[in-house]
Parts: sequence; structure tokens; C-alpha cells
Amino acid sequence: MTDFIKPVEGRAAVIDGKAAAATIDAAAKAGAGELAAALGRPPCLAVVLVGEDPASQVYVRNKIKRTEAAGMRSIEHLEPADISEADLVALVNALNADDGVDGILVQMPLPDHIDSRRVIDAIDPAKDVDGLTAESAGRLMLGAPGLRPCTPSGCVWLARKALGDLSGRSVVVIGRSILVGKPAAMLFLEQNCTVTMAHSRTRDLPALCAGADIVLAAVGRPEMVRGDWIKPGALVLDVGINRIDAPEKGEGKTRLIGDVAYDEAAERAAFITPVPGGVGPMTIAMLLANAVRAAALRAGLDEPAALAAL
Ligand SMILES: NC(=O)C1=CN([C@@H]2O[C@H](COP(=O)(O)OP(=O)(O)OC[C@H]3O[C@@H](n4cnc5c(N)ncnc54)[C@H](OP(=O)(O)O)[C@@H]3O)[C@@H](O)[C@H]2O)C=CC1
Ligand SMILES: Nc1nc(=O)c2c([nH]1)NC[C@@H]1CN(c3ccc(C(=O)N[C@@H](CCC(=O)O)C(=O)O)cc3)C=[N+]21
Repeated sequence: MTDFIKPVEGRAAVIDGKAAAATIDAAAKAGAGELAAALGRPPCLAVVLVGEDPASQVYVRNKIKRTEAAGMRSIEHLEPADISEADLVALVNALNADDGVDGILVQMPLPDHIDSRRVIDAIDPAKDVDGLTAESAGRLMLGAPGLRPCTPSGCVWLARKALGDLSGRSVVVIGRSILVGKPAAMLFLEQNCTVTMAHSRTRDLPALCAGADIVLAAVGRPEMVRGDWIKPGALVLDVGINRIDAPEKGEGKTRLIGDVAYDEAAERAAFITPVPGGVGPMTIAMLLANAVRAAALRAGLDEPAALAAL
């Protein structure tokens, strides 16, 4: 078993996403070093955050640290929640035109007065490190090469490490967002899994999950997935990042919890990702890897060997 999968007596083995991510960060760092030598500058990743979505704030804070630790340049644009769609598209266009920027990430969700599709599709597909443009999503659907969404890539990478070949495995993906659920389903399908996509209109979700070898929860509802939904021996991937009050830590304190009731699910699953320390760190690892890939592609260079080997 891989060293980031930690057996626990009588319960599910814990998949340590932080440790797993460190191996990918190291590969991204090696690739970034090669590219810095070839380009005369390190790869550069720009992020745009509009407003104050708590999950996005966690992401951006960690993204800055990890990008710099991997020897890349990090740029942040923090914009007020009332920015106009036109101004946001203009910002994306300026980042497209800046030859020193290799990757552009626009944090979701955007405020209601903004059409997120218009903003995302303004991103140059060559810089689409989040894999969300129509071009990237179409390439994923077609099985054509392209930049793949980070969170689903991280989930499939972990699933392959935990279970090996995924052919024939049944997967229930809960949530059908463009960011996580839909691309996760496509990536598991690419691995020859049999995939069911569940959402808010799904009937009898517990019964559906009971047949699944792999359950991926990407809903945004704290501890919605209960332990007795899980098939004994299954793999549980908890994507949810929910910030809840934690008065036990002191007044006004908060903590992060997932979409899965961890202690219950760990009683039945064979493998489980915790929150924090599971899928979240993997998302950032995949983002760094995509930034290096984008920088190489834009320069007409091959994907660095360290990343191709992942
Ligand atoms: N760890 C990480 O790296 C990342 C974590 N996240 C986190 O993952 C969670 C999901 O994010 P995202 O996909 O963007 O969320 P969205 O809010 O875009 O999508 C949520 C999905 O959950 C479905 N849903 C809502 N209620 C239910 C229910 N009762 N039963 C079944 N399905 C339900 C919705 O269904 P319908 O379509 O019918 O409305 C929708 O498809 C959030 O907590 C987010 O912060 C997100 C990205 C990365
Ligand atoms: N376009 C877009 N792409 C995204 O991938 C995207 C997004 N928008 N909007 C917000 C969500 C949320 N998200 C997280 C990624 C990592 C952590 C992360 O690092 N989590 C650590 C937190 C550790 C801590 O700081 O406590 C962990 O789970 O261990 C959290 C949340 C990406 N998202």
C-alpha cells in the first residue's frame, strides 16, 4: 500500500491527501525548475477571487503558499462582490494578453449578477488550468488531450492509488456541478467505471450509494452522507468544504467539515478521505501540475517528465 494510505485498526484506512499532494507538488516543482531554465522565468499562476466565498478563501490562501513553495510565481486579483461582468471579463482578457501569465483560475461561485459561463469562456483555453472553459470541457467529453479539472483529477488519482485498476467499479458521484460532479463522472468513465450521477432530484440516494464501490460527495451540505449509506469495503471521497461554527474551540471560532459524516462512514468504508487533509490539498497539487503543463504547452515544449510519470 502507498505510504500516504494509513491503516486504522477496525476502521477505514485514511487517505492522507496532504501527504499524497506533497509527491505531486514535488513533481510540479521539478517541472517548474526545468521550465524556468527554458523560459528564463518561472511558470506563473493567476487567480481571480470575487467576493468572500469561504471555501474559495481557504483555497486561495493555500494556493499562494504552495505555488511559491513549488518555485512558481503567484498573482492574486481580489475583486469586490459588486464588480461588473464587463470589468471581470476585461480583467480576464488582460491576463490572457499578459505573456508572463501561464495559468488563470477564476474562483467559483461568482455573484448572481454575473454570468459565470461568459467569464470562464473568456479564459484562453491554453491558460485554462481549472479545465472549465467550453473548449476544455469538450475535450474531456471527447477524450481529446487538454487541461483537466483539478478536483476531479485529484479524486481519480487517489482512487487509483487506493484501488489500482478501476475497470468495472461502480461509482456514485453526488453533485453535478461543472466544477466537480460532471467532470468527475467523465474521468471515472474514462477509467472504465460504471458511473451514476446523483443530484438534488435523485430518488433514494441511500439505496443508490449502497451498491457503490466508490462514493464521491460534492454537494456542499455538511455531513449529508451518512455511514449506513456506505457499502462495506467501499472507497469514500469527500470533496465538501463546509465552514461551521466551532464554539468548542473558542468564541467565534470555526472549523471545516466535509459532506460525509466521517466517523460513521469510516466504520464501514475500506478507504476514506478526511476533511481537512483529503481532497482539498490534492486540488491544489493538480492545479500546480496544470500550471506547469500550461506553461510548457504555451512554450511549445513537452510536458516535463516528472509530471508525465504521475
Ligand atoms: N475540496 C476541494 O478541492 C473542493 C471542494 N469544493 C466543495 O465541494 C462542495 C460542492 O461544490 P460544487 O460542486 O461547486 O457545488 P454546487 O453548489 O455547484 O453543486 C452542488 C451539487 O449538489 C447537488 N445537491 C444539492 N443538494 C443535494 C441533495 N440533497 N442530494 C443530492 N444532491 C444534492 C446539487 O444538485 P442540483 O444540480 O440538482 O441542484 C448540485 O449538483 C462545496 O462544499 C465546495 O466548497 C468544491 C471544489 C473543490
Ligand atoms: N474555479 C474554481 N476551482 C476550484 O477548484 C474551486 C473554486 N473555484 N471555488 C472554491 C472551491 C473550493 N476549493 C478548495 C480547494 C482546496 C482547499 C484546501 O486546500 N483545503 C484544505 C484546507 C486546510 C485548511 O486550510 O484548513 C484541506 O481540505 O485540507 C479548499 C477548497 C477549490 N474550489
